[in-house]
Amino acid sequence: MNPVSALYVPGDRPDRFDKAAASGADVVILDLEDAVADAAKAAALDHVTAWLHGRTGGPAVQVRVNWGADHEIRAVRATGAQVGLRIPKVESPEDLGVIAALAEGLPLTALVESARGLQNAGAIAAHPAVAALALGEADLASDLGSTAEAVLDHARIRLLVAARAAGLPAPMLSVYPRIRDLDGLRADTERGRSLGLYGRTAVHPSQLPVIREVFVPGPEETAWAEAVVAALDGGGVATLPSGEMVDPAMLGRARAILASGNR
Ligand SMILES: CC(C)(COP(=O)(O)OP(=O)(O)OC[C@H]1O[C@@H](n2cnc3c(N)ncnc32)[C@H](O)[C@@H]1OP(=O)(O)O)[C@@H](O)C(=O)NCCC(=O)NCCSC(=O)C[C@H](O)C(=O)O
Ligand SMILES: [Mg+2]
Repeated sequence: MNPVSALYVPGDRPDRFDKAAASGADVVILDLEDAVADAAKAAALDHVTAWLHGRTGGPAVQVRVNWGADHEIRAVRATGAQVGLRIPKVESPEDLGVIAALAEGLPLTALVESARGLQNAGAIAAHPAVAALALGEADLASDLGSTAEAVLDHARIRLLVAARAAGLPAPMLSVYPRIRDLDGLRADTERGRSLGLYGRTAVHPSQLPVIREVFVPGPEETAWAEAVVAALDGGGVATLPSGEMVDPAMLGRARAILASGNR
């Protein structure tokens, strides 16, 4: 089942790594990039690799490395830990050549955070080392000079189409930085879900329950999905008691809803 939530934790806050792992997030993202000041980057890498060495069990882990910091990829790889690598500011598939070789099979999540990256999202998604796409909305807003909802929705939709066309899962929503505004988080997450994105990255543990609630299907949706699956048991076309015609084109969505409700 695709993850619903991922929690960023700065790489120079080792006191928070275990808390992040116990937070209920499906994925913990140890950040070496923007959450860590330049002067703390070397120490952060040491903290992250030490934690990865000692780790057994727990949620999936990704490490967000700095752009061009090959030594960080080598150091993470040397731990032998089964982690994903989150690559920021990817702008073209060519950007990923050296990174994929260094990663030696570790799955890459490519962060698209610029107009150029967005233009090339289809080709980035098609790179064989890329397991997922994600949007960096804050960087993208800076690059585009716009925080308009319509512009971000456009980017979300383009990224979704690029990912699905390459056979990748629907991207997770980017972070919602206003950590005290849980109503705003809920509204924005519902909007993103309605567009087709799946799951969200968080910057604070308090955001995780809201994210989870938004992606757990409600009773109406679950009842619809159950009815579709039951009605299409033998294939063909059927009419639900509500009067809706359903056929195998709806089965994929119905099954996905049922699977996500069982988390
Ligand atoms: C945002 C924060 C700096 C807030 O920190 P702070 O004010 O110290 O939090 P609290 O006092 O409310 O903490 C309460 C308890 O929760 C624990 N906590 C807080 N945050 C985390 C966390 N991320 N992981 C694990 N645990 C956390 C505290 O330890 C407290 O615990 P306790 O003492 O036991 O009660 C901080 O939350 C933070 O650093 N968040 C992550 C920031 C980050 O990584 N940002 C980078 C990713 S977003 C990005 O880069 C944008 C993207 O690239 C784009 O372009 O869009
Ligand atoms: Mg960013």
